[in-house]
Amino acid sequence: MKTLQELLYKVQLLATDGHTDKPVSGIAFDSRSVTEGNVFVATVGTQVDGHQYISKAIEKGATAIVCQTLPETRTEGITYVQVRDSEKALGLMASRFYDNPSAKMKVVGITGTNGKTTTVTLLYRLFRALGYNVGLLSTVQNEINGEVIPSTHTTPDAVQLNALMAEMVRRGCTYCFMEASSHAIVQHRIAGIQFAGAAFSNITHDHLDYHQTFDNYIKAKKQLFDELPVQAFALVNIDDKRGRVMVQNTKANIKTYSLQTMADFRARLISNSLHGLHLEINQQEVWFQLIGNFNAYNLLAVYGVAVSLGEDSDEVLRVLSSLPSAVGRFDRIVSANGITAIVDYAHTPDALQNVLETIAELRTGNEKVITIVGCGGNRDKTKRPIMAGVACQFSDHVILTSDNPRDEEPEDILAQMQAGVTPSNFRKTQTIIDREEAIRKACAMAAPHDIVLVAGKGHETYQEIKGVKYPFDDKKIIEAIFSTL
Ligand SMILES: CC(=O)N[C@H]1[C@@H](OP(=O)(O)OP(=O)(O)OC[C@H]2O[C@@H](n3ccc(=O)[nH]c3=O)[C@H](O)[C@@H]2O)O[C@H](CO)[C@@H](O)[C@@H]1O[C@H](C)C(=O)N[C@@H](C)C(=O)N[C@H](CCC(=O)O)C(=O)O
Ligand SMILES: Nc1ncnc2c1ncn2[C@@H]1O[C@H](COP(=O)(O)OP(=O)(O)OP(=O)(O)O)[C@@H](O)[C@H]1O
Ligand SMILES: N[C@H](CCC[C@H](N)C(=O)O)C(=O)O
Ligand SMILES: [Mg+2]
Repeated sequence: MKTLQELLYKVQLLATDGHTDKPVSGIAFDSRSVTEGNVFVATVGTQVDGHQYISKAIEKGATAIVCQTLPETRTEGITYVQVRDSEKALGLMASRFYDNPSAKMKVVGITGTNGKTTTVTLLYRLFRALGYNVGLLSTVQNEINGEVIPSTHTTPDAVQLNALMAEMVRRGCTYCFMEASSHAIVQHRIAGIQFAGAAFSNITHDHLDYHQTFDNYIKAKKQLFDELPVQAFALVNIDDKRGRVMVQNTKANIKTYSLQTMADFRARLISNSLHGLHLEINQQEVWFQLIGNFNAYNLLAVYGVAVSLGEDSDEVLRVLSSLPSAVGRFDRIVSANGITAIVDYAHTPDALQNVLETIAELRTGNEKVITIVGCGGNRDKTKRPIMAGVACQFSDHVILTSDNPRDEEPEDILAQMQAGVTPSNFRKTQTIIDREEAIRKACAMAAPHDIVLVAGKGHETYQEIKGVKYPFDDKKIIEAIFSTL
């Protein structure tokens, strides 16, 4: 067992009260999961202040407390450590507790508003196909050498993150590809993680409920690059107008990718069809299975990361061209009578527009596009009217429905979405609160060759309503409806 002192290596301490040379059985940041001999790290959260739970943690067996504000009354025998930033301390301590697993593999973090899951999933599959033992940390699932471990967050909390990485190391992984969400960066879930490299996909409107301003959101993503070590690479999409800003203060080796201009990794889009993407890349023409211009960026990011990690470019392209997209990303289901349904995780205005523009480009005749879309509760309210507006602009018919209402009233979310529907689009828009009913209605409206886009939930297998996750899977519902046509 490690001592508290060993865990606190590199943590900026303000004061200590009690022995720090005592062994620690584990790290907990939630009083409800404290067990005997744990150190409890009190963080100031977004809902409650974890400092309120210090005495609860001690009752449950915590023998040491790491906090930002020392409690007025202290319990005898308990060690109290005051730090400047508890979340940062938690990240550093978790890394130490698990013997710095990130330093024993090459860890690559992907950040950006959209494209992270697609990029890390492709990297994971690519490196597995190249013969390596690999770990994946993603929104859809975590995976170690083919074994799936369910994920609760896009980026796990610091303790879970290091525990998973330690397991990857134990199973011989030499690479780990992970999503770095802006929440995780700001909350220092990745403090202490040693990155071999990081990549930036794009930044557009999302999460302004949490970050308040777009500038803060940019700063959050940039922090990943600011903190990279000198030997790491920092790969950025320079077609995104914030690409260069991301790396302006990094010490790492800057690499760029682009579909439009000179860059370290450059591709040219030759064509984009329902059969996939045709790109010119590294002076050769390659066909990929993924659909949509935006996926050309994801493929280029994967190529850039793999080559930056030392892989052979031809070999990378050979394998990459055979890989499918991640589940719930432009996932197509075609009915016996020729209706195409597309399930896609577009849950931001930009993603929705990209997917609808892709569909528009792929239309061959006068097929109608029917879009079903909702917005999650307890999340950025400002994207709601914009997403409804985008859906109307690019569809023949729109059904506004529920996503994960969480603790909000679905009617309120839908009213905010409706505010984005201009009078000229009223006639083609309807609102059906129940998502399954909305999908049924769209499928019933669709004629052969029409396209039904079901946006927002992608791979999700539940619908979260007032704290309960009910089973719900867009794809399964569509398959059931299609089986009756
Ligand atoms: C808004 C947000 O990001 N919240 C995350 C944050 O929780 P928090 O610090 O705000 O928690 P809090 O409820 O205020 O509690 C404060 C502290 O008191 C502790 N506590 C609380 C109650 C109690 O009885 N005892 C106790 O000790 C809590 O454990 C916590 O340490 O830290 C927790 C631990 O890491 C996360 O589980 C939690 O994720 C919540 C559930 C969440 O929904 N997060 C989403 C928004 C998120 O993180 N999403 C990103 C993806 C975004 C993207 O797609 O780009 C992700 O990485 O998944
Ligand atoms: N490079 C891209 N640029 C813009 N939109 C994209 C890009 N890649 C994917 N998308 C769109 O965004 C959706 C989400 O993609 P993906 O899951 O890969 O992103 P993500 O960044 O992991 O999202 P999250 O923040 O929820 O984890 C896709 O279903 C697609 O509609
Ligand atoms: N990672 C994103 C996912 C949004 C998916 C959408 N279905 C929703 O529930 O809002 C978030 O946590 O904001
Ligand atoms: Mg993701």
